[in-house]
Amino acid sequence: MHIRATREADRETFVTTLLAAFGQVPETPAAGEGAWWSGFEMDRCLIAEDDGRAVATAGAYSFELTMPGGNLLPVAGITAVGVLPSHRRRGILTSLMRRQLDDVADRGECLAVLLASEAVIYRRFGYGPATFTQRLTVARHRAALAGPAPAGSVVVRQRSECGDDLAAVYDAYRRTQPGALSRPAKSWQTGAGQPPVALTQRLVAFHHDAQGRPNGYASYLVGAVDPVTGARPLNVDEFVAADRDAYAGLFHFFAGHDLVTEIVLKSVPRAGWLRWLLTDHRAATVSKDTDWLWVRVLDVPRALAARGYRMDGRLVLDVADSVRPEVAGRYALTVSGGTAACERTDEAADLSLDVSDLGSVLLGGVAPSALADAGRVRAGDPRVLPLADALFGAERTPHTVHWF
Ligand SMILES: CC(=O)SCCNC(=O)CCNC(=O)[C@H](O)C(C)(C)COP(=O)(O)OP(=O)(O)OC[C@H]1O[C@@H](n2cnc3c(N)ncnc32)[C@H](O)[C@@H]1OP(=O)(O)O
Repeated sequence: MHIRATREADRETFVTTLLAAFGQVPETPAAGEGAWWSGFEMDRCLIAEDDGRAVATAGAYSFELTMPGGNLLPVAGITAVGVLPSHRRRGILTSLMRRQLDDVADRGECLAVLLASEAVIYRRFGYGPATFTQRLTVARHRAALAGPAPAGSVVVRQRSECGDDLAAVYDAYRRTQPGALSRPAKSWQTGAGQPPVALTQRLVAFHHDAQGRPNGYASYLVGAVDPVTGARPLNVDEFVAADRDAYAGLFHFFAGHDLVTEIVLKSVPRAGWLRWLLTDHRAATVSKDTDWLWVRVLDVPRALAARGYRMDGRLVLDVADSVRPEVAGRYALTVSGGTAACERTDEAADLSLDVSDLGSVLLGGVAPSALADAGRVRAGDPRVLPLADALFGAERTPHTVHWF
């Protein structure tokens, strides 16, 4: 088995092999400029070959990740991981992951992030789940808004025709949302920013503030009537809003939509705003709750210093890393006057944790104390845990609406 970097000429082989790992075949010619796979960065992709034939793939996008506090950090967005069913459980993924982490570190990126097809695959490579997402279903006839009527207005557009406008709103939004990723220009060109695979035409409810400036959008389609229950959903696949007027205005618009019985929001933050918009908060039920972005720390001092902290404090972390021993060690994180510094130290550790658990707490979506309760994080003195929770908390629940 041999792993090699890919070139532009490998695009079709890469895509065909990847799809075969998922039991699929390409629907349109792989060479098409408008095809979703034209967005793969072929200089960041790897192919594993067995006897000269491609049997496995792994790729990476170049993203910016919004850290708590608002810093934008260049990260590798790991994608397109697949091993042909004929070649599984003989260590090919393991070899690809190790090689890929080397490549990411060589590029100077201190984090790799991914969306996991299964929860049991990536922790062994040092990734930890860091942002989470919920699907909420709201009974439309119970969807009256609490609080003041939102300012602004909504217009309906065809998603495929307003990619540039959506891109501008998305870009403003993602800069203030911890856990959000930048979206490559290519994805706006090929699918108006929709998830790359299986592009479906959609409508967009586009929100403007009272001054007429665009400040939010929600991409949606009305679904089919359920023949048994008679329910008819309005499915919102992407909800991006800068402030209360935008998200309340968009939600109010959906609540007034005729001929639907429920509004299904595919991806909203846990403990997010929606439930609290409603007079009847029980009208919103969680129909799915899952991890979304996983984070792998490759450089502890840079990763910890790249985020903001809402209070001052000092913690010594003992980080274990069986995949990249050079990452392991004890680090002192000092936040003083709102500025963070992190360096290696010989001091005794306040907290001991695996690098995957450091990935989980980095964006503020998982409390260190929760991992301590589960036995994943060990505290020399349990009284340090409230400080750790407060230090690692974020100004907003981290969330990643982007699919890649
Ligand atoms: C970011 C993304 O792209 S997510 C998409 C991931 N891809 C898919 O889900 C496509 C379908 N699945 C596959 O292609 C393959 O099964 C992969 C990529 C998940 C695993 O590839 P393999 O080459 O079989 O993995 P490899 O042999 O290196 O396994 C390493 C270890 O992980 C375990 N492992 C790998 N995949 C799984 C899994 N799906 N469930 C449970 N354990 C797994 C193996 O048992 C092995 O454990 P061990 O070290 O204790 O022996």
